[in-house]
Amino acid sequence: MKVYATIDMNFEAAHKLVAKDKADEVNLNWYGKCSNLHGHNYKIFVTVQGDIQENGMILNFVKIKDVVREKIIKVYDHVMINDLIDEIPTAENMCLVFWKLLDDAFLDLNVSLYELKLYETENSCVTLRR
Ligand SMILES: Nc1nc2c(c(=O)[nH]1)N=C([C@H](O)[C@H](O)COP(=O)(O)OP(=O)(O)OP(=O)(O)O)CN2
Ligand SMILES: [Zn+2]
Repeated sequence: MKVYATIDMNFEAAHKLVAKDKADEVNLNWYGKCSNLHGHNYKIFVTVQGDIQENGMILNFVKIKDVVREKIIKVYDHVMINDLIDEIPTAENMCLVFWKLLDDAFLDLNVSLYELKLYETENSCVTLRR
């Protein structure tokens, strides 16, 4: 049987959906109002998979949150996301960037990053899964 542990955390950030190499009309056509500067209260769900240790946990929730705080929240809270990532800052692309940041960190703690869910609004999210 496989065991998973999940935490969720929040951060607030601004972005605009624009492809840098495209004309304004293209961006407006692709992204509509989202090509204008706006912000989100992002919610990130992080799930790791691992074996249950002698202490009864695969990894203490506290440690999972420490990793997410260090790698994601400290970097992406209250920023303009377009300034930090080269890709168009959709939830899909942000998830890919976050996955790379978290994957190695969890391997060092002997668990495997299994799933990343990023909610951009209350009812819209993107999921990456190993
Ligand atoms: N697949 C994706 N679609 C959209 C993304 C995305 O990252 N991936 N992002 C956006 C925008 O960032 C936008 O801010 C969110 O759009 P929307 O769901 O329309 O949010 P609203 O709160 O404005 O929703 P309403 O239902 O219109 O109130 C768009 N799409
Ligand atoms: Zn947006």
